[in-house]
Amino acid sequence: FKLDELIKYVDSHEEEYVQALREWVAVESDSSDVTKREELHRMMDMVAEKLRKIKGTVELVDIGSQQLPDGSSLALPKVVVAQFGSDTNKATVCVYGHVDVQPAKKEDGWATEPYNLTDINGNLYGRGASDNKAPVLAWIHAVEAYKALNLDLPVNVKFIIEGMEETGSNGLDAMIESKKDSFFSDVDYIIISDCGWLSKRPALTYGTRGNCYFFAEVEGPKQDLHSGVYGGTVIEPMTDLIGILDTMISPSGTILIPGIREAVAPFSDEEWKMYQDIEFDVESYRTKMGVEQLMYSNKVELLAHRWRHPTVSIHGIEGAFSAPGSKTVIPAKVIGKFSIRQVPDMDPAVVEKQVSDHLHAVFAKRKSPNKLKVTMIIGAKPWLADLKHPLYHAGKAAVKKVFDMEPDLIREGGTIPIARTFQDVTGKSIIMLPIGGFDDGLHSQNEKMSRYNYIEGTKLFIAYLQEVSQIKAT
Ligand SMILES: C[C@H](N)C(=O)N[C@@H](Cc1c[nH]cn1)C(=O)O
Ligand SMILES: [Zn+2]
Ligand SMILES: [Zn+2]
Repeated sequence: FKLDELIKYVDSHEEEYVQALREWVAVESDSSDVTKREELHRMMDMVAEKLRKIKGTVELVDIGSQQLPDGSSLALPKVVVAQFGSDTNKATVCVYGHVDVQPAKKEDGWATEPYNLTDINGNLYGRGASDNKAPVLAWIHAVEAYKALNLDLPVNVKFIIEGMEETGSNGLDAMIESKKDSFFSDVDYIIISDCGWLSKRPALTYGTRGNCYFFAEVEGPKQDLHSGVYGGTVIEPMTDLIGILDTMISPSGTILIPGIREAVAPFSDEEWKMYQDIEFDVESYRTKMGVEQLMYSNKVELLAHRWRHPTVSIHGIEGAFSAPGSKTVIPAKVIGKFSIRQVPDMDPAVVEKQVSDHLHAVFAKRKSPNKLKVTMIIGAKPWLADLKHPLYHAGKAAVKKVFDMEPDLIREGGTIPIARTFQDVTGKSIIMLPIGGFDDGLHSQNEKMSRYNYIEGTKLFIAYLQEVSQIKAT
């Protein structure tokens, strides 16, 4: 195995890799904005093209369309599936990633144009740079390096790259189900690199939280009203909405929706010990967040609430006045958007009922004439792996080879909606092998991927393919 040669190849192609990322980041592949759908289609074509260029067998799979709130339908971005090698004497890994991104506008507070990759001191700023375009490219470049040097891939490599992850991976569950006995029949392991390290130390991730995303709509008068002329005579939808949203979580972070906390898996002594052993500086985390005080100042508690406790976040209110200036309006209809990150042993179907029952009960107490409608639009399950699985031993060995250190063993507070489906439907084991930095600013202003993580991450993937090939078949 010629790791040194491969590493040299990666180092000498750094600028090409950065240019490839620049081209991908330039595509506004925002899956949540229906007006950007053409961009998303173009993005999927670019992924397919990139894989074809290195002689993969590539297919763009049509996964149908999505229903929009106004009743119309919109084509979903095709899913790119690809294959490199079909040697039955080798193991087969399937790399999953996504190339859709969260919304971003310069006026949100970005220091640079979000879709123009900008290098500042070795950090590559751009929407989707870390989540998840650079990691997907790093995987493709890892395969490309073997091929360019005429080295046999140690394992067969398949890819599944999608374009709807940020909105809950619409249409992907059905595709995986339909390909269970074809595309997945020879897959041994699934690898996902869609998260980040905890600190400057590389990490292996063994769990993700799920996410239940809700719309709570309160509808009142037939149109918006002048708050001076009509204020004080109508019961305002916004007051109702804020009143009910405020009953979900206490100021100190305790979830008040009956049944939610009771469902959470107990925190074992072994887990406590693992968290305690992780090197993590709460104070620098606090400073990085730019807050005066965190919910928890104790390391174990903080990590536990980041990874293995549920939380409620309120994201926005559609229909509310939010522009600069001071409009004196009573909005007629408002939609509160919030989500509950859930953990083992919570179940999205149960959470949906608990949330709906709770909000309707507190709304009923208000005796409001307005109408409340609660809808769960995403119900993504949490995922947890067995750290004793050989995939993780292989991960440790690869990190050792490339970084000469032991990785942190961590969980991810965010959600990879498809992870549980992969596990449940295909029955295959998954490893999450992140290369994102701890401070990449995913979903936030000034998202970035450092050159260091991008390039060393590519080397990690190269080494990991070799380590996986050493796993003895059971
Ligand atoms: C962790 C991953 N990179 C990510 O950002 N996932 C999203 C997926 C999601 C969940 N609900 C809606 N989208 C996330 O965790 O927010
Ligand atoms: Zn992601
Ligand atoms: Zn994301």
